[in-house]
Amino acid sequence: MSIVCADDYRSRARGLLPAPLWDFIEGGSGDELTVDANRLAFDRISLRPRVLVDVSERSTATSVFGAALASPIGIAPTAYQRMLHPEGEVATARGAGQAGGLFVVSIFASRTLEEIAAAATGPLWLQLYWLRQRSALSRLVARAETAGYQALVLTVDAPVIGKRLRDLRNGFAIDAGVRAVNLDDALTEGKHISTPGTSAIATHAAATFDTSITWADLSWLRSTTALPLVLKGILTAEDAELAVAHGVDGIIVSNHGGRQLDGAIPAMRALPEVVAAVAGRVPVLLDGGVRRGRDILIALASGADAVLIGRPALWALTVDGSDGVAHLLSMLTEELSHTMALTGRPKLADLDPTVLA
Ligand SMILES: Cc1cc2nc3c(=O)[nH]c(=O)nc-3n(C[C@H](O)[C@H](O)[C@H](O)COP(=O)(O)O)c2cc1C
Ligand SMILES: CCCCCCC(=O)C(=O)O
Repeated sequence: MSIVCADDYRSRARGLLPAPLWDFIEGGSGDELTVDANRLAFDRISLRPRVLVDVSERSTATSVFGAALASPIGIAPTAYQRMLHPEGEVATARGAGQAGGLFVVSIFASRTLEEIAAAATGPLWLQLYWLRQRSALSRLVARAETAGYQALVLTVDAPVIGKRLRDLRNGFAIDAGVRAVNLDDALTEGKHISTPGTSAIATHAAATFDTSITWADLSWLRSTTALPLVLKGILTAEDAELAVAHGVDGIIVSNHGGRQLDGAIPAMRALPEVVAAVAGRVPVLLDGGVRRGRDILIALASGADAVLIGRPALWALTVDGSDGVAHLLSMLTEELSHTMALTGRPKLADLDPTVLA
């Protein structure tokens, strides 16, 4: 059967992966209320189409921090992609580049920053968790700058790892042959040991993440780099205000795909208050539950500058490596363009709240 939407990759990928790995990707925290709510928030919004508009010429092209993108769609950071495909993040970078998309590389990537950069033809950003060992962070930042990464993303919604019941029941651990190769062994050991009732990821994060950081610490990260700094995991107007006040260059509205605080507000529902607080001062991106061109149009009409996709990119990578990732991004771009035609909004600039009901 042909693959004609993102969920078709999901069905295929599920059949290819062992159950504990599938659960790691697919699962969320607690009762997975926020995983479901991320999707429902999009499904509850209807569209107000305008008719007899010339939609013969449509454009999805845009840019973020000066980098051209074929469409406002990028790939969210996700750890350990070699668990899903032998080429891991190298395949994702190649696929994203082929489709003209942004790729945010996880600090827990399983290919080196330099290998990924060599394969990329589109913009790369590097995502960081705040490790206790600051010297490891500053070394990564320097390597990212040298390799041509264009922004840093600090994930701020994970001082501790969410209580992910599937991983705990499965005693989830990272495959023995897959490592976070950009970090010293001392920062990665223990993640391969499976113990029923525990998640090696949660245990390891507890040992290595700095849970004491506050807004005041951002200036240290700033002092290590001239790259734009983006915060990932903002869900409130209050924190958006603080982010801008602390000189952050961009915001990703995200609840980590429902993997952190269960019951957190769906990303799409949080977006309008963040957009209002930011008032155009820095770009605002969104991730969480984006599966369709329609979802992307809704997010853009609500004020997002771009969206990121997490799990769908992993499904596509599992099924068909870089070709899958490129096909997925192109398909979502095509769905966005198609929805723009059917709503009578041929340009991204036409997307505003009047299209939403
Ligand atoms: C398997 C997996 C691994 C992830 N790893 C990271 C990570 O290393 N860093 C991070 O900031 N977010 C990570 N995330 C969260 C994603 O960046 C993103 O916020 C989320 O997947 C978006 O929701 P979606 O999957 O519904 O598109 C991960 C998500 C998944 C599913
Ligand atoms: C200590 C390893 C932590 C990896 C966390 C990856 C992630 O963010 C996720 O959601 O899973």
